[in-house]
Amino acid sequence: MAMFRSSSRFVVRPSLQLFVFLGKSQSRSFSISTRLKQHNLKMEVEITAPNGKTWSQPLGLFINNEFVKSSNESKIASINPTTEEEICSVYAATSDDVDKAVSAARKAFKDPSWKGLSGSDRGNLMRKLADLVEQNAELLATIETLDNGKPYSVALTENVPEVINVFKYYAGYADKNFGQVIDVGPAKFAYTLKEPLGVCGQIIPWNYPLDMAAWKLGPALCCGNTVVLKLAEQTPLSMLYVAKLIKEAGFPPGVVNIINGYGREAGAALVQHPQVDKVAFTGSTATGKEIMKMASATMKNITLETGGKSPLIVFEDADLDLAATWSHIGIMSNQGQICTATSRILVHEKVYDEFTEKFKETIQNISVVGDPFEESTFQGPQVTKTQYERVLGYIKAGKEEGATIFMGGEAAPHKGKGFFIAPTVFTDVKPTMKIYREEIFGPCVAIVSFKNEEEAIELANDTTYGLGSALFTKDLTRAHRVAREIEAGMVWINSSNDSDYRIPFGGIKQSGIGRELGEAGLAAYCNVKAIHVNMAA
Ligand SMILES: NC(=O)c1ccc[n+]([C@@H]2O[C@H](COP(=O)([O-])OP(=O)(O)OC[C@H]3O[C@@H](n4cnc5c(N)ncnc54)[C@H](O)[C@@H]3O)[C@@H](O)[C@H]2O)c1
Repeated sequence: MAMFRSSSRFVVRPSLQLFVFLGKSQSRSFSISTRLKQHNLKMEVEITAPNGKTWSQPLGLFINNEFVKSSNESKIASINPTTEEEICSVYAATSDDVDKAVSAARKAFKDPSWKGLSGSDRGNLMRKLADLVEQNAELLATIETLDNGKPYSVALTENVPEVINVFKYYAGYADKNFGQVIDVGPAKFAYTLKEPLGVCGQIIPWNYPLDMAAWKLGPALCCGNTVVLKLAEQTPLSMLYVAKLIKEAGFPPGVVNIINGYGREAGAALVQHPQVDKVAFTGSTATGKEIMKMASATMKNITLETGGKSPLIVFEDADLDLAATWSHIGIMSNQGQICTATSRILVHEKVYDEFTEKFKETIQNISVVGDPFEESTFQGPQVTKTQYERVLGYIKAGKEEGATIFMGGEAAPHKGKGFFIAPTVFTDVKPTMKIYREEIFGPCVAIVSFKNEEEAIELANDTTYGLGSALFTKDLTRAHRVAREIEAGMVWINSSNDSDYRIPFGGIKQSGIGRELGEAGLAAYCNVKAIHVNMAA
């Protein structure tokens, strides 16, 4: 008998009330039926999205290449943030289930079907997975839009291609990631081996469910590790579908295990599990700190990619049209739910008025807020009610602290529903204000003016975070000088949030530890073992 529970975030309903979306491809209005089609002993439900795409959605925990129920049969509802309606309910892992997934990964790590593969063989499996993702691009983009609220066009042209690119990129490294022979003289032969770490526990957030999973799975599998990936409880659907593709691609059972579940339960159990060798996490700084503490008990290898309050500096000689365009991309993309969002714009006082007007015009022209399945939509809803209320809370705090709402500053419901927020720009912001200091994670930006380069750098670095940063100037010498002075893992000169899978991504200060992507991303997933051979023996 299934157990059901409710939390402050979700109301979990009995599985027989799972809803099915019925829609027409061109029509934006769609009805909801309580008719349920269940397959494979209730492990899948048939869903039709507003764009007409239909699929069988897995609902189970993916362990040993099979979808299974959680041990206590509890579930978490996935809510469509556009309509506030339940899409379906997905099994939520308990610590017992985490244990099962870790055991499967541990067994697979030693199994010849995985351990015995050459790097080229692993690369071939990863390429096969990339091809399957490509074949299912429209479906995966649809699932992502329904579950997360991001515009379909973005999911299709940015997020799904990122997954394909990352898998192919690290597939290419799988047979090229070697150790070294080190010359220490004729009496000794020395070399290094790059060995996989073992079982990797990976915990991802809800803002980029597909991308974050690929960033973590790609290098881990490339190096020969096995994985237990915990999805964000708010957005598990797209990666559960990818789990089907992982099996279809031919990965041996237990190599990739994918579980849904709450952070405090499944996430914490994964981090503390003694058979987990490494933890990779993306999410809030507060949770990152908890993970550090929990992982210290068994001194696990960890990589953390956490929060940010990234500055974007507009110098007096900047191309202001360019600066306005990228400032908009840097904060308003993905509903502002980006760890590297350039959420503090620092503008030289001489160009402050001109820039702010251009920025406003850019937002008005581009930031169409609405149904994420509409082609014209730039900004969909915030991912959950919790996030929506959190962002509105910051807007309220900004007003109370005396900042000026230059534009936006309110909810923007679509047809009376959904977690939509108007793009919001604050001016007259003081560096002491909450909206200047804390990560808002929404379409909200604070603009501050500065008098000279020294002050700009000081303002930029006046934060506990150190993730992204951007600067706009036509003076190349200044650009490189300031880039060195900014305390951040990444600097964009004359752009913002220009991520690329070949370039390392990560932060300093309280924005994280370690790097993902690029060649640097491999370092997080292998041991360098040194072998000393006494040639005089
Ligand atoms: N850096 C990023 O990309 C990112 C992503 C999401 C959220 N955030 C920030 O975090 C804020 C809150 O969002 P949130 O509550 O979803 O983030 P969160 O950090 O709590 O959740 C991220 C992931 O960590 C898991 N988790 C939570 N508590 C855990 C624990 N004790 N042990 C192990 N895993 C745990 C969650 O289940 C989820 O999978 C946002 O408003 C935003 O500021 C940052």
